Amino acid sequence: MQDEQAAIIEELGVAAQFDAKSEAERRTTFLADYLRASGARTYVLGISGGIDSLTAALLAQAAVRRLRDGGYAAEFIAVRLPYGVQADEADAQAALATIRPDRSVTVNVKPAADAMLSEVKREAPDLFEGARADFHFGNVKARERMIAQYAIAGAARGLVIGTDHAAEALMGFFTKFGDGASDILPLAGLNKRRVRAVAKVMGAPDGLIFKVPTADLETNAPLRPDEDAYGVTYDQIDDFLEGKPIDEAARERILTQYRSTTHKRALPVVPLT
Ligand SMILES: Nc1ncnc2c1ncn2[C@@H]1O[C@H](COP(=O)(O)OP(=O)(O)OC[C@H]2O[C@@H]([n+]3cccc(C(=O)O)c3)[C@H](O)[C@@H]2O)[C@@H](O)[C@H]1O
Ligand SMILES: Nc1ncnc2c1ncn2[C@@H]1O[C@H](COP(=O)(O)OP(=O)(O)OP(=O)(O)O)[C@@H](O)[C@H]1O
Ligand SMILES: [Mg+2]
Repeated sequence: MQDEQAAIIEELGVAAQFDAKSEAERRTTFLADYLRASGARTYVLGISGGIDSLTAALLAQAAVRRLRDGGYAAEFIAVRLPYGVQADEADAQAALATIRPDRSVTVNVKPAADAMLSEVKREAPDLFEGARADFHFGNVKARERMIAQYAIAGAARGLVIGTDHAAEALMGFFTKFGDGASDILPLAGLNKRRVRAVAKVMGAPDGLIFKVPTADLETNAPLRPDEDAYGVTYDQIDDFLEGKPIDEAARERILTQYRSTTHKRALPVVPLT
């Protein structure tokens, strides 16, 4: 393995060994312990119909159940955050049926996202013309989801769970201060196939575990696979994170993407002292 690959694996906290059952247990305990230690009472998480949010939600629901059994009042709130009607709503409902959250809240982010875009556009229409406009608006949707989750967490003595994991962190594939904003990351250090393995031992159905991952942010390209945007496959990303050799073009693509998104994995830049 090359030095840079090894350094990235260490930075992103990807373990050499992995056992799904013990990881599920360790991460459930982590969520339970942190909620109690923080004095907060609620975990809040957006449920998209994808595997990352399903896995994090299964861990969170198990953690709050365990806390309640131990006499600590705790609750999990699952938040549906469609932009209008989403193409894979049935998957989101299947995820909710699997999670069986203590409470479920649906907030349509379309009115707020549309209103924000139209106000910004009125002042600076030239910035929102052309092919990239839909892409930039996708980030507005992700940030509206963040606002809704923090509104609920603030009112419910809650903490917002993020679903970032090593595969997405490697590629910087999240909206800064959108889905990248959270209080706690129970999937940190897992690559995508390890997220799926944790989901499996937590009882998720195969149809959701092996669903094609999608950020689903672009209005003009619903359910666009993440792999189309990456130009590499999750298998290649996962192999890279497990220290395995991958083909040279994929490796270059990953490293270029990793280097150009360094700022997304860091605190805001400050003057040198
Ligand atoms: N060098 C630098 N130092 C410090 N800050 C820098 C910077 N370069 C850009 N920035 C800032 O970062 C901003 C760009 O970052 P950001 O706003 O995140 O936008 P960006 O990285 O351009 O787009 C987000 C990407 O993440 C994907 N995504 C988003 C949300 C969810 C998911 C998913 O998988 O579910 C995927 C989305 O499809 C897209 O490819 C710039 O507008 C600028 O403010
Ligand atoms: N439509 C949505 N409703 C609720 N939450 C959402 C929605 N879209 C995105 N999110 C939140 O943003 C997170 C990031 O999305 P992302 O696509 O990376 O994960 P996912 O959909 O759970 O899994 P996958 O990557 O396999 O599609 C989600 O885990 C979820 O918490
Ligand atoms: Mg998704």
